[in-house]
Amino acid sequence: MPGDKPRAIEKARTLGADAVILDLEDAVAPEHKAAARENVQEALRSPWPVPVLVRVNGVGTPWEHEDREAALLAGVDGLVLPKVEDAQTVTELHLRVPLWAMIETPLGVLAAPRIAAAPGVAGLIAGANDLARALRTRPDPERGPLLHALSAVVLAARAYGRVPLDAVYNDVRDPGGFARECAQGRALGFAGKTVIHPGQVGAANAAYGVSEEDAREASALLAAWDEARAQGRSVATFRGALIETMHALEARETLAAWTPADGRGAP
Ligand SMILES: CC(C)(COP(=O)(O)OP(=O)(O)OC[C@H]1O[C@@H](n2cnc3c(N)ncnc32)[C@H](O)[C@@H]1OP(=O)(O)O)[C@@H](O)C(=O)NCCC(=O)NCCSC(=O)C[C@H](O)C(=O)O
Ligand SMILES: [Mg+2]
Repeated sequence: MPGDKPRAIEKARTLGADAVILDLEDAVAPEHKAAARENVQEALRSPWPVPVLVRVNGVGTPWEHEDREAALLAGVDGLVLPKVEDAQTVTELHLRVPLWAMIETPLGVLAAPRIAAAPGVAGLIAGANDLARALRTRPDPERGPLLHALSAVVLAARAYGRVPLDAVYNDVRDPGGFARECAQGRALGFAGKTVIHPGQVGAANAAYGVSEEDAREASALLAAWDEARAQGRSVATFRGALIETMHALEARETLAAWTPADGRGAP
């Protein structure tokens, strides 16, 4: 949320997001940058239930040094750096907190593998608004013109064990479109969605979390797999489709990530 909206910042403590990003960049007008920086420092002084990151202004802007210094001094959990276009920018910062690099320019997409490989990078965040502008794409609810770039972000992050986060969805009054985009992002391989409004948090959590149904399917697959292994087979079928070791591993990961609502074990 914008650093110059103290009410939204306070609200963010209770919304159920996995992490919070306080923005000093594009959501804050130039004349409010200094006040926003102070708000953010103030907000970081009190404890938060989730990690708090600050999106600082980018390298080469008039605010970059003060933003980074203020956030680091205040004990931020990580920095989000916008419009990252090369790995050198990241390594030269010598940060002592994890860095989340926004990939939102054509050069950023082309350099995504090197950026992801840079030490200290925790994840890559797709920035669809800046990308769409830079690529001169036309609006498309299916994000067709952006798919190549979005997949490049996922590929680079996954290749280096970083977390790929999907871009924001601008229409905060369109829950159906938001849910479809979450499902698409998950199918593309993103690990989560960046959100801009309280109304988007629940749907993002539902889309990226493990449902009771997912957990039940994973348990059933593992039962079929264990039976096949007990018979000395290393391939089996589950509901008519081939399963191998990687499917069993995936099912175990699903169960490990599942939080049963009632505290019971696997279904
Ligand atoms: C998008 C908004 C401008 C909409 O604002 P508004 O119309 O005021 O929303 P509501 O009236 O529905 O607000 C309802 C209540 O919720 C609180 N609220 C609103 N947004 C947030 C938020 N992000 N976090 C916490 N709380 C929020 C309001 O205060 C209302 O509460 P109450 O006063 O009790 O009634 C607005 O949602 C907004 O500013 N969102 C964040 C925008 C932002 O952060 N932008 C930067 C990230 S976008 C990005 O990264 C793009 C990327 O770089 C790219 O290139 O793609
Ligand atoms: Mg942007």
